[in-house]
Amino acid sequence: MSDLILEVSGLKTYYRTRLKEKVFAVDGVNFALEAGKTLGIAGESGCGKSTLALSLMGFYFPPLHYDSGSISIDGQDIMKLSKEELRVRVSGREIAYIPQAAMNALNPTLRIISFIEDIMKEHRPELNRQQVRALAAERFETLNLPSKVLDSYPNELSGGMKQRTVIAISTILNPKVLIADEPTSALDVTSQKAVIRLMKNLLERKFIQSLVFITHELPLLYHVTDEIMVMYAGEVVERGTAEQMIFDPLHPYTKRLMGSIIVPEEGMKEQRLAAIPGAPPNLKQVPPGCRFADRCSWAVEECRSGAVSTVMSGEREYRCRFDEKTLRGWYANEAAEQDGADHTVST
Ligand SMILES: Nc1ncnc2c1ncn2[C@@H]1O[C@H](COP(=O)(O)OP(=O)(O)OP(=O)(O)O)[C@@H](O)[C@H]1O
Repeated sequence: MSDLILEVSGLKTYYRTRLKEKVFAVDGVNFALEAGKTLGIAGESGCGKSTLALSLMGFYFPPLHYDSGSISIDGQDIMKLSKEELRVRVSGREIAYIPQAAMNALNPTLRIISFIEDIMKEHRPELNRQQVRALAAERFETLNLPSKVLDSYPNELSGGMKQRTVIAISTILNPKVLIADEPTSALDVTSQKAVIRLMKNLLERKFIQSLVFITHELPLLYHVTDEIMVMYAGEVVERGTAEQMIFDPLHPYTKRLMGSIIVPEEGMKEQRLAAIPGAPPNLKQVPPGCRFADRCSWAVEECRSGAVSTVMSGEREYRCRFDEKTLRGWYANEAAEQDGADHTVST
């Protein structure tokens, strides 16, 4: 039996603009995630990460629309379910989603326990208030959150505590998949670490079975995730283990993205700060061929016009017309040229 928890195949979703144009922010995305694993999603702003996260819930509210593809959780394609079935059986139970800045969206007039009571009223109506409270207190203590937080109002909590509380509330039904969109942004380093510890704890205790983690902090992805998937202009351009993606990227966009890591982490080769020149294409008019071609140092004419397909290489995949040997050769030449330039400057 396969232990794939989440399988996404050919997923396409779009925003409909006021001029009735379709903006495909998720354009044919495929990936799978095994039980016990964490997938990190990286890419510049506007590449479609948040739209993918939202799309995975199966709920679509204008201007976001579903076009095609499947999203299977533990073998069940949730796109075949009705909205009601999604709401009752899937949302929160099978898959939970923590949007960006969720901690600031908590109703400030309600105590934390009220949010949990609301969830339980819908999903565990057989529990009375005392039982809900006992269950919530036990869960909070297990996750190293003081149970007195349950009686607090959101604004009485620090940013880090509020974020951990949001995560604890969102996972109270033990969803198989947790999708966290930038859960550590706007937090100080200590609070970031506490959030990461909490998410690892949820996995270890099997309160969740897999985690999809979106962040701009690439070094964090290395420490937290098993796999990394890089998106560019609505497409997945590369997916591999965290180790491969950071230390041996294949796609030129991944190469540039990883080259922009500012803070060298322990055990990581020092990276130079290099912003990627140019900007991603307008999703209303995506170019034919490779979408990264206009910003790629190695692009040739065919990259701009010819179809590009995804190449599988063992467990990893990348979307480029060139083979691994060619790509690695280019990167080695570039590194040698940079070393030469550094040497010239310093002598
Ligand atoms: N309501 C909307 N109508 C039209 N286009 C939209 C809408 N919301 C987002 N988009 C477009 O969809 C694309 C993907 O946006 P998305 O927010 O998913 O990217 P992202 O990678 O998550 O960015 P960030 O890291 O800034 O959150 C962008 O080009 C954006 O302009």
